[in-house]
Amino acid sequence: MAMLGQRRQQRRPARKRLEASNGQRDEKGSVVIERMAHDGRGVSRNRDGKTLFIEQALTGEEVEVAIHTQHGRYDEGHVRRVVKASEARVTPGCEHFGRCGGCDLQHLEIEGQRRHKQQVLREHLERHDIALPEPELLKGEAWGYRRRARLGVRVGSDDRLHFGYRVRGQDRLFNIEQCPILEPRLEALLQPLRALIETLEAPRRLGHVELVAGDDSVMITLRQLRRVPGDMTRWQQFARDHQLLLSVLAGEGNSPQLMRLDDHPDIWPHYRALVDDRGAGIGIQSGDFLQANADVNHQLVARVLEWANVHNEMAVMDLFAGVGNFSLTLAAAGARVIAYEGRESMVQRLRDNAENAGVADRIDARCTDLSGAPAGLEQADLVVLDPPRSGAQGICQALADNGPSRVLYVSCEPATLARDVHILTGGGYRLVQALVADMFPQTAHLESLVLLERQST
Ligand SMILES: C[S@@+](CC[C@H](N)C(=O)[O-])C[C@H]1O[C@@H](n2cnc3c(N)ncnc32)[C@H](O)[C@@H]1O
Repeated sequence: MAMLGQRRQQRRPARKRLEASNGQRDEKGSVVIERMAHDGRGVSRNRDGKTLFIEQALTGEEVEVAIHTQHGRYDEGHVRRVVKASEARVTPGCEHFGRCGGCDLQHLEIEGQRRHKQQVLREHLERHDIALPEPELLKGEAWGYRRRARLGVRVGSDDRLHFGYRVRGQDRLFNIEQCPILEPRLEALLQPLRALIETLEAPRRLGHVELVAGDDSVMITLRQLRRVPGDMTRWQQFARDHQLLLSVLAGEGNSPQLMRLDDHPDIWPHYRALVDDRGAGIGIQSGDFLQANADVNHQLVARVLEWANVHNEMAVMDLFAGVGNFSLTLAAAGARVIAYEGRESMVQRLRDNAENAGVADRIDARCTDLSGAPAGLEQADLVVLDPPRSGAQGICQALADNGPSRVLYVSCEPATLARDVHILTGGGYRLVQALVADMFPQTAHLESLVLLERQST
């Protein structure tokens, strides 16, 4: 399982963190921001023509800059003072913005964020000479949308508790007091969780706390390195007080054991996707993949269904299927789906979800490593794929060689999407529809969906 759980390998260029007392050097004078980079930073140049990437700077603004990292061909810094602000600049909605490592775009008004994401998708594809029809936009609430979070726990040598997100690119936790992009039910738990952890007998035995908000229930999962019976009793009381489902991943190493500790061990969080219009929901358990934004995911599944244009008995392959987010709805619309997923536990959940939705006879769920292409791609009428950030190069090569007439590609990384679409267009496909789903407002993360059709020869 080469790709499972792995993040994209990033090349690390030689760099020099500035060693001055505050780790920064002020750039002389002010600079004007020429454009925004794909990661949301402003791009400008210093007096010598060297490129600057500046956090929290917007196109057209004049800013004074503090440089914190120097590289051979570019420097990185942040805004010391805004001399002339863009009309699109707004006051960030969170006091942690710029420090916790989560959001990148809170200083840009929400419609500007969305235009930026559409532009980023266009630019990635244009680099491969692929012209994009104006990408449609799916959008939901700008705040309070995120239904999953993992908060690290660490106790310093001074006995101080650190409870929060991992700072990007660093092995350090940022203490979180608030997180307004979290679903309100999850954000409301931050302070009580901290208060509880501060009084535990052995907080050093706790690795992280994962929060998941289903439609009707909230579950917390503890990564407990060693069981501490007194602390478990406290957690059980906490779950009762806050009406939470409670799981524990216990034991050291990579294969901890999952246990339920609450009073309702048969209930797991569910969310409604389209299939739920028929009465069932999609069930998830601790560690399963879950699209972060319920509303935008619902719209995305609806658009996948629309673009799939399902006719009865149509053969669909759903690759990287998770717990059935797309498979269930496609099957409920009449398709026969072969769903491939690499994690056995999620494949089992997909089968259970299909059973509950009354479509088990239309879904064949298989546990397969998709580092390579599965057999029989050409026998499908439609292939749906939703790979991790690393994309699906091998599968797209196989589709280009001998794929079905239509491919629907859901992507969380525009660079690998553009690379893979380039492979597909080289094999005779044409990009006919595209959309940006604003799944992660306030951040630069970009989710997109494209439809490709094989050109007839
Ligand atoms: C972006 S998620 C999409 C899940 C699902 N389509 C959804 O919308 O919820 C990617 C999925 O691919 C699975 N995956 C990652 N690498 C894989 C591999 N090499 N082989 C098979 N599945 C893999 C993950 O476990 C995860 O469920």
